[in-house]
Amino acid sequence: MSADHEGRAGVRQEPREGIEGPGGEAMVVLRGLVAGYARRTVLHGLTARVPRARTTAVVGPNGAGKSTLLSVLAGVVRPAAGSVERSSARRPGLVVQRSAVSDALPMTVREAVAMGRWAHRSPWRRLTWQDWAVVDARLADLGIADLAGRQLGALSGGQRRRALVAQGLAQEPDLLLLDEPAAGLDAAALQRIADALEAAVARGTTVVQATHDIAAARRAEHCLLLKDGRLVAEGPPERVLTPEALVRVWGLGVE
Ligand SMILES: Nc1ncnc2c1ncn2[C@@H]1O[C@H](COP(=O)(O)OP(=O)(O)OP(=O)(O)O)[C@@H](O)[C@H]1O
Repeated sequence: MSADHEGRAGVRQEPREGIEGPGGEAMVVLRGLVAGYARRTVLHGLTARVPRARTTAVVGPNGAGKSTLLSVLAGVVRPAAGSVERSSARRPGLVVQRSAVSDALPMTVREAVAMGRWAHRSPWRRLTWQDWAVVDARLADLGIADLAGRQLGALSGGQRRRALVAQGLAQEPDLLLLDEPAAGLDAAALQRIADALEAAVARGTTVVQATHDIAAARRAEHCLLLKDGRLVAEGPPERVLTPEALVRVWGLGVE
């Protein structure tokens, strides 16, 4: 087990150069990661890597541990054992499926997306015009500029999801983690999100998304396949999401 500057077991947050491996430099390296909740270990000795400035899909059946892994990468859940080495000290962005906190607050969509900029300015300091330019660009990218003045809590599920993705992108993190960003979205919204994430990767962002959408996972550059909290396979999607793996992991007889 290792310790970081804050003395937190298992998470090393200082910049580390040269975490090399197949597929180039890694943004995150997991070694023997064990993590979970108070009375429940969910991830059992995960060793894996997340390549820098690429898209990594985390796939696996319900309860496989995908969300828990994202929470560990985000620093929300602490490892019980093993290590998480991040090559960036900047705070990762985490887009959860539904943000109960921001839903309950009276705020417009534009204000909610602007929360992503608080990572750059402390909340009691005013955002600059450059911050608002980023916010408006992400609203446009996600096709929700026309909703900017609406209350976040009054949006449909798909609209709200787009707003949360826009918020994560507005943060401009080195590492952006998304928990099933595509669930329940129409085809136009799916395309918007795919394009926006692709643009973020082109700008150097490392994107990790948990997904049940095998077609989306196949479009990623790297894939982590989990089952019962264990890594079944890791690598390019065409090598990980084979017909044999779909049968073995999901019990599916079709590709
Ligand atoms: N807050 C929590 N406290 C206790 N156990 C939890 C908690 N969150 C998740 N779990 C358990 O951890 C295991 C993994 O859950 P997790 O949400 O990480 O899986 P997942 O792969 O994201 O699943 P899904 O595809 O259904 O979203 C499950 O057995 C779940 O019941």
